[in-house]
Amino acid sequence: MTKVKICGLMEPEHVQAAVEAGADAVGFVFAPSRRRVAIAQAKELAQLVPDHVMKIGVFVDATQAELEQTFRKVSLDYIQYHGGESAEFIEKVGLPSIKVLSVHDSEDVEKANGYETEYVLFDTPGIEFRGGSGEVFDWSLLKEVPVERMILAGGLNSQNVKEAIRQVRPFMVDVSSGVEIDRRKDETLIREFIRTVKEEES
Ligand SMILES: O=C(O)c1ccccc1NCC(=O)[C@H](O)[C@H](O)COP(=O)(O)O
Repeated sequence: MTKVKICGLMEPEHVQAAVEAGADAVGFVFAPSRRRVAIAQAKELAQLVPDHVMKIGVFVDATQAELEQTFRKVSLDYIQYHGGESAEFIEKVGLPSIKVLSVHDSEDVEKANGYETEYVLFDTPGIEFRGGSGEVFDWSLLKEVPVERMILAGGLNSQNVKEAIRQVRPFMVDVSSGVEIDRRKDETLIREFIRTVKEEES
């Protein structure tokens, strides 16, 4: 069964909706973004998340000290590296991690081989910020990527996620804009997205 991550959560009722609907992971954005949360805010949100749901912190070119401090204070399970972080830097930090590759073409996909992170997340290149664009990229570029490590993001929503799973067969799908109305998370859309993914056997 494909796993689901709901990213860019900022409010308790949205975290609760995601958890109750069966999300496998939730994401908190600590990078420049309209969805950015402070450490204290994320810490409160994290307390609503049971142990079996992964808590993922999204960062863009943060320092090792910032990463370590946030990981510890919020009790994160994974660091999501959404900037230009090198494989050497990620290895030096040594925390459980997901490397994000912004996909323009097949060369971006091949970069996954250079990272020994637990997972690789393929996303559409950011527009205003580094992620959360709400735009889809060409999924056919992912045909050769081993499924076990792969998280698919970028413009997913309840209408297109089943087709995305059929084409790409990722380990996990990740959504942010697709469960928002007027740039704010919507509980009904969160529940609908998770239900739609769970319906689709992978
Ligand atoms: O969501 C953001 O605003 C963001 C800003 C800077 C770096 C990463 C960001 N989001 C990370 C995510 O994991 C999103 O879920 C992913 O980019 C997909 O977003 P969307 O296309 O809006 O579903």
